Amino acid sequence: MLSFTVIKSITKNFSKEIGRGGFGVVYLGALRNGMVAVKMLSTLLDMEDKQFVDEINCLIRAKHKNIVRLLGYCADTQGEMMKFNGRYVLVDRRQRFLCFEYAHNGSLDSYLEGA
Ligand SMILES: Nc1ncnc2c1ncn2[C@@H]1O[C@H](COP(=O)(O)OP(=O)(O)OP(=O)(O)O)[C@@H](O)[C@H]1O
Repeated sequence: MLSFTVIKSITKNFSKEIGRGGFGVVYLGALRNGMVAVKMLSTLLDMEDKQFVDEINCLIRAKHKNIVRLLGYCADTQGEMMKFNGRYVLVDRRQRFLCFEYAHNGSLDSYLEGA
């Protein structure tokens, strides 16, 4: 499990977006030995903890040359003050990330479109 601080550091504070999908935004991350793709799952998903854990268990077991490897994940909850009905309230901000090996050959979409 990776900490939110590590996720922020490897993505240089989410400075380079590389794509968007149905589940969130994907950012470029840099490790000492290469690049990674960090998927920030949308907070609008309302995903249960169990669903997230099931997803990780499934991805961890998927070991195939045609499937990008899951390298790590992060589940982080931070307290944040927000204004609600004119008063500040403390809300939990849950953030979840999946960290994958970087696929250098681009998106399959572009190959299919070109076909
Ligand atoms: N491992 C990766 N390496 C390089 N680029 C990636 C990687 N994962 C995602 N991307 C980029 O981010 C984009 C969005 O990816 P994402 O997996 O979120 O969505 P998707 O493939 O459209 O499918 P879905 O949202 O349905 O899972 C991709 O089209 C690709 O450009």
